[in-house]
Amino acid sequence: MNAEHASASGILIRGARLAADITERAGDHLAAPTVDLRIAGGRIVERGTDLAAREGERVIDATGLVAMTGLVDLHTHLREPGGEQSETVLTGTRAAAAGGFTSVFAMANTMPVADTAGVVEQVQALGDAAGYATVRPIGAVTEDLAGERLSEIGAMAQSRAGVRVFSDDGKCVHDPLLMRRALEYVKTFDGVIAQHAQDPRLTEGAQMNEGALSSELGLKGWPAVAEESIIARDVLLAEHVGARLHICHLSTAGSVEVIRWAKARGVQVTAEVTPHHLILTEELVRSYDPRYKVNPPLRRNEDVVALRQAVADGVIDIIATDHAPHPVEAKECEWDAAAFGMVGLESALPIALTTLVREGHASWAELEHLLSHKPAQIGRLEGHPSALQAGEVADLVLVDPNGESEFDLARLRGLSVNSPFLGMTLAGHVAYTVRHGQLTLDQGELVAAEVVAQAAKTAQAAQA
Ligand SMILES: NC(=O)N[C@@H](CC(=O)O)C(=O)O
Ligand SMILES: [Zn+2]
Ligand SMILES: [Zn+2]
Repeated sequence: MNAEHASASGILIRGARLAADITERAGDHLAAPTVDLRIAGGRIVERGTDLAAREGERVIDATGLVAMTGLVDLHTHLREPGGEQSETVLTGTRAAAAGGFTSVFAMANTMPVADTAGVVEQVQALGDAAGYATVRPIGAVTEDLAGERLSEIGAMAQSRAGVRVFSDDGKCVHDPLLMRRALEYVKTFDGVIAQHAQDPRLTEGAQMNEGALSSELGLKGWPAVAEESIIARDVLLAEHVGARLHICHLSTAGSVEVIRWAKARGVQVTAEVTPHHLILTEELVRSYDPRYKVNPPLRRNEDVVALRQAVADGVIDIIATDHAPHPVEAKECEWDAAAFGMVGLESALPIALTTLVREGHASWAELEHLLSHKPAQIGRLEGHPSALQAGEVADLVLVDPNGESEFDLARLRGLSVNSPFLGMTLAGHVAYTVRHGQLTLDQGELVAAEVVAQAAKTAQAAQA
């Protein structure tokens, strides 16, 4: 299909306010100027005011909405291959689109594990075909996540998937020599190791955060030091090697202090926090409801406060969902037997608005960095728009910042429903998502799979 045809079905967004223009914390978004954006051929082609609609263009009235570059999740479990009863690349990227994400990095703990060029290319191809989001596979650091031998890191990096992020997430790369070698290896092509920081010996059989509450509830505890000691070791290794290190799902006040110290020394370390660790505490475990069972565990209120402050201070670089779908039978059972993990793509933005923007810890412009620019940069995501301006790829999201609503089952668009946020009142909602110039979410409703897949196919053909 030729470019002319692709641009015939363009989009005109009218009267949006750009997150990038709302730089004051707790600032009034209505104070920012309104802009129009014209999208054609997969890109933003014009930015201005009072742009006239052209024939065949879809006009979106974005009055009162905030436009951000498309959200990027550096930590998503899409489960395919092997876990299709929990999620597939298609269903997971539909959940992503519903949450305002245009790109997701798919974790390697699939079955088989994404530890070869073949698996990462397969995952990427499934994402390309579905079209709801750009899927960038993460490669395993060690073969089969077993922590014994390095995986084919070079082959994955050089494959069509061009992997830049490597992680054994779900498991910690515990052997310091393997961690050192992995850091040395990825340094050669500007890759990064994303560490799931959990000392396995200190957390054997652990079920929740270790402290007075775990004793009271009779559940085996997971001490903060099990996370902090691995982070401390790894920032020193990263400094020694001169390589990039990323820390997954930071969950304790002590971890924040270690990262703060490492950054002050100039270590190339970045850190993520999940939405759930910004809003939920271990007190919820009293219910013994496995929806609250997650790795790392929900911590104390002091930790939540420290994590929010670390975002405000820039010690934490990004928000990543750790979207971890599980089938009903793995979650509707006794606490001890239940799987760790919670879904998070659809709730991430409302939680960030509730805990950070409304509380004055981050401006909208900072939020765009936390959820879009910085994860794209850490993952070396190519083609991500640096701003909503002419010439950039049209990956964007329109957010309705107004009001609050109950987060209910209808908001979950993936295959699994293990969300701890059901029934909670959260701020704002995602109204539209546009990926490569194609609407994937339209007035809060997912665009049909056939339409999105066909548009992706057309765009790929035009590119080739
Ligand atoms: N976060 C979780 O509790 N679970 C994740 C693994 C992980 O992120 O460590 C999963 O794959 O289910
Ligand atoms: Zn993890
Ligand atoms: Zn994870």
